[in-house]
Amino acid sequence: MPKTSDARPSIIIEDVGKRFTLRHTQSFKELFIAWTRRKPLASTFQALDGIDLRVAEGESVALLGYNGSGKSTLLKLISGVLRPDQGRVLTRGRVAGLIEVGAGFHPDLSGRENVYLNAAILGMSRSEIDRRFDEIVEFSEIGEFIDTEVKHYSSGMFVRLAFSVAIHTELDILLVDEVLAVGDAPFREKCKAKIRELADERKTMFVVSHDLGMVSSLCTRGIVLRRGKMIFDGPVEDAVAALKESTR
Ligand SMILES: Nc1ncnc2c1ncn2[C@@H]1O[C@H](COP(=O)(O)OP(=O)(O)OP(=O)(O)O)[C@@H](O)[C@H]1O
Repeated sequence: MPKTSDARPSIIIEDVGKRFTLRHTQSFKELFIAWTRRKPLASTFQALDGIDLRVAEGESVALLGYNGSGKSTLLKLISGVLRPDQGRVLTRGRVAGLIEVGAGFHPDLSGRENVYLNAAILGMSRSEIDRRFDEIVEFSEIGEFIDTEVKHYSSGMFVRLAFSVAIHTELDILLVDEVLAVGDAPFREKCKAKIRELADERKTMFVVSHDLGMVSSLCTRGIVLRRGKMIFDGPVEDAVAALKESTR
């Protein structure tokens, strides 16, 4: 199983673990009853355990696993949205995450204002955004609605614009989490083509998807998670086979 590569590392994940606290009470009353009966008020859940891997610059990696196996948690650790409880995560260059697409969008601002706001949050300068603005709007197919407040957008329009901003930022590492499941079929095809273009430009990519055909065509390496542990790391076709053989 290839864990290391001779090329410069882009992402290094060393013995990473992530736990979440699960609360068993909601109200103050429940809390009091649980306390008087000496019931545990919370428990911990190990979402990721002992994850060790290196991704070389230009590699495209599919992150596979059944529901709840820890894929999104791992992407959030790489993007910096979450911090590990154990081990460390190192990345080189700009990380752009298509993770919670549109999370930074403000409903009362127009599409145009949101493009500027979000692109700035994603690390682009004013002049970079000016240069790319038309391309972003064209890709999103928002057209004349660009000056309308985004609260009036359909959910598909909203996601198309947010996706377009994210994908047009200057990036070295692209994290993609199931975003290809959104938007209509023609837009999904366009997104896949754009992601493929970035892979051809040798950007480092981490792609989470349950669409095994799509990830196999996009990625060369596959990692399989099962209940927070890495059970396979190798060529993507073998990873797909390993996933199909595994149980939830
Ligand atoms: N903030 C949180 N608090 C508590 N538990 C969490 C939190 N985030 C994730 N989890 C739990 O961690 C586990 C892994 O979740 P994660 O979203 O990483 O899975 P996934 O592999 O991306 O699943 P899916 O295929 O369903 O998207 C799940 O059991 C989930 O309930």
